[in-house]
Amino acid sequence: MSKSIAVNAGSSTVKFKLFDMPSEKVVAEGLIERIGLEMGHAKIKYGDGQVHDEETPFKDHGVAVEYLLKQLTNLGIVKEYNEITAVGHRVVAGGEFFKDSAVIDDDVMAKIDELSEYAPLHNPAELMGIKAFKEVLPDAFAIAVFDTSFHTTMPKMNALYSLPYDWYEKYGARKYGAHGTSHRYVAMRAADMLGKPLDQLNLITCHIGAGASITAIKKGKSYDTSMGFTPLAGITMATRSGDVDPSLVNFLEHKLNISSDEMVDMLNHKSGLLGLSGISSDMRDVQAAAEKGNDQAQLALDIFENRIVRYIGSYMAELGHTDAIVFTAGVGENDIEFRQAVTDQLQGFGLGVDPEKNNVRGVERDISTADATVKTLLIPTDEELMIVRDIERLRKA
Ligand SMILES: Nc1ncnc2c1ncn2[C@@H]1O[C@H](COP(=O)(O)OP(=O)(O)O)[C@@H](O)[C@H]1O
Ligand SMILES: CC(=O)OP(=O)(O)O
Ligand SMILES: [Mg+2]
Repeated sequence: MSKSIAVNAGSSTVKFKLFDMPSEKVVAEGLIERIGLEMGHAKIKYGDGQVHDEETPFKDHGVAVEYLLKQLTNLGIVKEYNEITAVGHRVVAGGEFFKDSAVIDDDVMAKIDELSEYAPLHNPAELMGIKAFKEVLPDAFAIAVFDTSFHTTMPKMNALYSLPYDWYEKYGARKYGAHGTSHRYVAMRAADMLGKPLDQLNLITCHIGAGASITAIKKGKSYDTSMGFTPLAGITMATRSGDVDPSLVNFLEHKLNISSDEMVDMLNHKSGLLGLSGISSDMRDVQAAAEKGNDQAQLALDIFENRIVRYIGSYMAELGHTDAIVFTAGVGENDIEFRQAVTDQLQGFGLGVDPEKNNVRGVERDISTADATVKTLLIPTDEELMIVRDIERLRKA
């Protein structure tokens, strides 16, 4: 039996799942979080219920991936690295170039590097991961699975900004979106749950984690999405601002006497729930503060919720008919009150969530009321499963 590993590097995390193939059984999985902060945290589940849990700093994604590789043998998850015959890496930005996952070679790596400008928090980190694995597993079948691929079906009407057209032609200035592997997975599961072919469904998939994006899926294909040229745009996120008037950005650069690079860094790392609440980027901390009567924390939550309601509403208008809304990722999967609050605001659009069915975390379930004309589904995402399935698909190609 061979093993395949899916490596999912986010902006401040590296997640992985090691699969026995072809059974798709997960033999180990883990999360390294708070990369780049003073203290990091690693948690790896393996064997029959064993857990490795360690607090240690991770300077960057390179260090995190090295750590992960070391633990695979240290913990006895694999005896030899070459038990792992295939590696799939999540890469956020594939531009217009990668319409599908790709087998990694030197040209693909060069292209991922070139596309770093399109996802500065992600692509360089993911490239570090690719190189670290290549060093240890030079002969493994390695692929890159791009967040943007799913969104390459977006019509130009939705992908282009109202800017001079030649900026799109010359510089690729357009919306690319992200989280596509997650939107693709939950859409596929939604079709299964609704008992209808995906190409006959209109869905609005809400990936609400630290990074968050909402996608309008028309007849099974990405039609519009809230993230933009980079994953900074769209709804309010843990530390990212989401949509802001660019003139305000310019105005603030002058007021704060900072460069535009510094400003973009502030919009990526110091804004969103963290910036608004002044407390934390973690939804749970902000909620705890709001419950204790902190008005600024409550405002942060109200804005977060409002932006989600606004995007769902506008996507319902764009789609004309919507079969179902899907909630996924950290907040979407685990925050019961939040799902209820968002959908309650959309009752006039045919949504209805049953509080009893909704009283669950991280379980795939239809949580709609009996009379809802638009269904609400809770679907835990599984980007790693999509990655490992792409490995199999490309291996056979
Ligand atoms: N029970 C919960 N209630 C509210 N928010 C939660 C809960 N559990 C996790 N979260 C939120 O989920 C976020 C992480 O989501 P995740 O999808 O793992 O993020 P990412 O992949 O973008 O790093 C955290 O910031 C946290 O605020
Ligand atoms: C694209 C993106 O925001 O990814 P993540 O949520 O993993 O940081
Ligand atoms: Mg993520």
